[in-house]
Amino acid sequence: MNQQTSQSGGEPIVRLSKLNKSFGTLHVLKDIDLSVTPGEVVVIIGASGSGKSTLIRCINGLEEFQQGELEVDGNPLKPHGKATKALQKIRTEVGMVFQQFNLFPHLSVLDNVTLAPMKVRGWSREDATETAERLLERVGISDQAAKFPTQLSGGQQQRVALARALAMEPRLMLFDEPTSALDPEMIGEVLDAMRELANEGMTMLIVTHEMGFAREVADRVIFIHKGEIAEEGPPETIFDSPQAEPTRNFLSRVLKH
Ligand SMILES: Nc1ncnc2c1ncn2[C@@H]1O[C@H](COP(=O)(O)OP(=O)(O)OP(=O)(O)O)[C@@H](O)[C@H]1O
Repeated sequence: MNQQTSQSGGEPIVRLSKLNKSFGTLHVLKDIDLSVTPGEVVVIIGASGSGKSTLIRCINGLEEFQQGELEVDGNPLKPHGKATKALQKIRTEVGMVFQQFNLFPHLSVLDNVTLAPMKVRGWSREDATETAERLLERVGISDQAAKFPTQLSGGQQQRVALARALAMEPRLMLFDEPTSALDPEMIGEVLDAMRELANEGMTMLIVTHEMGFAREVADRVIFIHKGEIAEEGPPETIFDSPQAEPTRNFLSRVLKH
């Protein structure tokens, strides 16, 4: 749970209204309304194929949508919007951590983290390196800075991906199943780094199948069913007394394991 609640609130960083997204004839997101306020940690849960990744990817402008409104930190994205100024701004203000770590294999850990601040923000190598070293220290892998991604474990690579996203000083962090490609013993180290970030007041929107983590860290849990928000609320309500039948069915399936 976010401990810096005094920082929470204010104008939403993310605002979606009646957002609709289809792939051809497949209607994947249906009239999604969602606001995320500064400092809030929102966890999205739902069955495979329910539209969670697509939602996250729309917010980052990686997928275009067909109808509705979407605004990230005051930057409006239009339906079918492609290379707009707002989209460029969103890309620089939103950090994203994917299921696959997506590191640049030919660059060292340090260079993976310094690249975007130098290229996109125009920082000097010295400033970018100083920031990168601090972030690598923070996620517990400063001793790996000179290595290449393939020399690292999955958990270490994902922590580099987190440091790389944070190096751009994002206003919002999006996570799309950041631990599902990891061996079980490495999941904890990535969740620990995310937990710390949440405690520091970062605004986070997280898709995960880690229900224990969701319960502990989320300010709000959203359950998506077949492209619609079926239910949302504080974690204790969603997990202990879900109201909607699809939520109950889903949780009874996943919590059994
Ligand atoms: N690029 C695409 N082209 C066509 N269909 C797609 C594309 N991306 C996703 N889909 C379809 O959209 C639906 C929602 O997919 P999405 O990946 O958003 O679900 P999800 O809830 O994130 O699932 P999972 O938990 O398995 O990752 C699925 O039916 C999927 O097959």
